[in-house]
Amino acid sequence: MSTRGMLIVLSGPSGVGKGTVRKAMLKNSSIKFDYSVSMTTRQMRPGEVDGVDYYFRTNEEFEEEINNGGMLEYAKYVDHYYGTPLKYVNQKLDAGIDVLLEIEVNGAMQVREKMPDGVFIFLTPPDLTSLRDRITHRGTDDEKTIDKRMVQAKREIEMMTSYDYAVVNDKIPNAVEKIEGIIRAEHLRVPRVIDKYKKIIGD
Ligand SMILES: Nc1nc2c(ncn2[C@@H]2O[C@H](COP(=O)(O)OP(=O)(O)O)[C@@H](O)[C@H]2O)c(=O)[nH]1
Ligand SMILES: Nc1ncnc2c1ncn2[C@@H]1O[C@H](COP(=O)(O)OP(=O)(O)O)[C@@H](O)[C@H]1O
Repeated sequence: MSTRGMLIVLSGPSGVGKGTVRKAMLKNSSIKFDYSVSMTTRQMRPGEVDGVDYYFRTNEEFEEEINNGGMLEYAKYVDHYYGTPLKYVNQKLDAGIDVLLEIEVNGAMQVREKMPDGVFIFLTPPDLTSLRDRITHRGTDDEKTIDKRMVQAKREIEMMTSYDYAVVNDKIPNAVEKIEGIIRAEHLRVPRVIDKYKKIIGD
């Protein structure tokens, strides 16, 4: 029997670089995990693909999923629903595969309640000016949306105290190295490895 996979929750304000860091980590073969594609009601951005970046759904479809008990967590963020489909996460964890969620803070706190042995990592910007610059340069949001995301960013950074780890995304390779270090160390925590030693020490 394989041990259950580890749930890794990555949060941080919009534009801090969560997606960029996650994609850089997926390219690095030394750390293996699957990414849980979220469901959202926000509009698809140019270049995004349904089922790859998000499952893009209507409000009605999203609410139906909630009512059917299909979401591990969900939250409203800047006027839209975002949530994690439960089935995928459970299937992967049961198969012994680590799963990474890239979700905002309210959703992360719901996951903390349901899966307290998850690893909760908060990615922070070096400062708010560089955060705004990153969102602006990404070119996916108009000024009004950027303003809303900046207000939300300050609230999110306040919530950092509810996380296990804080990682500054100054340079992408630095952030990747730190997160990989956290994942490696978390795999060695005694409660995660104890089953392997039961033969020696008994139950
Ligand atoms: N609670 C929750 N938040 C999510 C989920 N998926 C994405 N988010 C968060 O929703 C926020 C907005 O996401 P998005 O519109 O893609 O903007 P971006 O993060 O700036 O690219 C970000 O903080 C995401 O991390 C989810 O499944 N659940
Ligand atoms: N360490 C970094 N330094 C400078 N720019 C970055 C860094 N990390 C990400 N970016 C850029 O910031 C923008 C937002 O990154 P993204 O991964 O979309 O953020 P998030 O997923 O957190 O919203 C992108 O244009 C990305 O290329």
